[in-house]
Amino acid sequence: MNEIKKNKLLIIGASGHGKVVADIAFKLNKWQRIAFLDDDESLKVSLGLDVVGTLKDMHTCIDDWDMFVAIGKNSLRETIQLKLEAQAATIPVLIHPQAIIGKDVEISKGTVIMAGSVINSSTVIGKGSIINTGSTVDHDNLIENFVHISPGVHIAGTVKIGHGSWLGIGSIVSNNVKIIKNTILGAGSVVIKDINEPGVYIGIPARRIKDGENFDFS
Ligand SMILES: CC(=O)SCCNC(=O)CCNC(=O)[C@H](O)C(C)(C)COP(=O)(O)OP(=O)(O)OC[C@H]1O[C@@H](n2cnc3c(N)ncnc32)[C@H](O)[C@@H]1OP(=O)(O)O
Repeated sequence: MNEIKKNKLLIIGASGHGKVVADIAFKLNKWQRIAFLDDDESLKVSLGLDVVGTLKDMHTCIDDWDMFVAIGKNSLRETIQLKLEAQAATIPVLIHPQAIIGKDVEISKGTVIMAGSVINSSTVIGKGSIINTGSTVDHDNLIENFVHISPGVHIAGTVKIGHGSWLGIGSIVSNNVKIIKNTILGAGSVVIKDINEPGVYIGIPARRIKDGENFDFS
């Protein structure tokens, strides 16, 4: 986890997800100032915090602010975080004080762990991922980069979730299962065997309803 070096945090994205991220940052009590950037120029304040500019201002802020991308759409979050990394921005990990993190867990920059989540031992979570409210990620998992684990998801032991995947609210993944990159699981679906083809999967057991990997559910 990277060290926090600056006393201001700039959150990119001021809508619903951004507000939850800001709330976590508040609770961590590590920054003297927290503000947003957002491309909605009509938005001046969100959660009582200033929206100080749009994304085109991002590069001018990197020297003075820690930066965190709070955009729910995985591909857009990835694009922006990679731009920030290319400019050597400081990107923290945000872990809600009421999340439970086991021993030997690794979490990379730009990932947020929300309230009530449990990450068990020896799990590795890549960069730019969202482990949303009340989800559980059990032991020895590998959650790759820019994944979104929605609220109330349960992932059993020794599971791999591929880059850019989105697990919908309340979905379940059985132990020892591998899910290929850019997979979307619908709300409440249950995965009991490997998913080797990207696409949209729903139901119990999960079945594919759409092929491919370029879906826009934003
Ligand atoms: C804090 C937060 O808010 S985090 C965000 C949490 N949000 C989520 O988790 C949302 C998850 N999204 C879903 O479940 C969506 O329904 C998706 C992504 C699976 C599918 O979306 P789309 O591709 O637009 O599918 P669409 O709505 O056209 O549905 C296609 C069919 O699948 C069915 N279907 C869609 N989702 C599901 C589901 N989760 N379970 C069962 N059936 C489903 C639809 O009823 C429809 O059936 P029909 O053809 O018989 O009418």
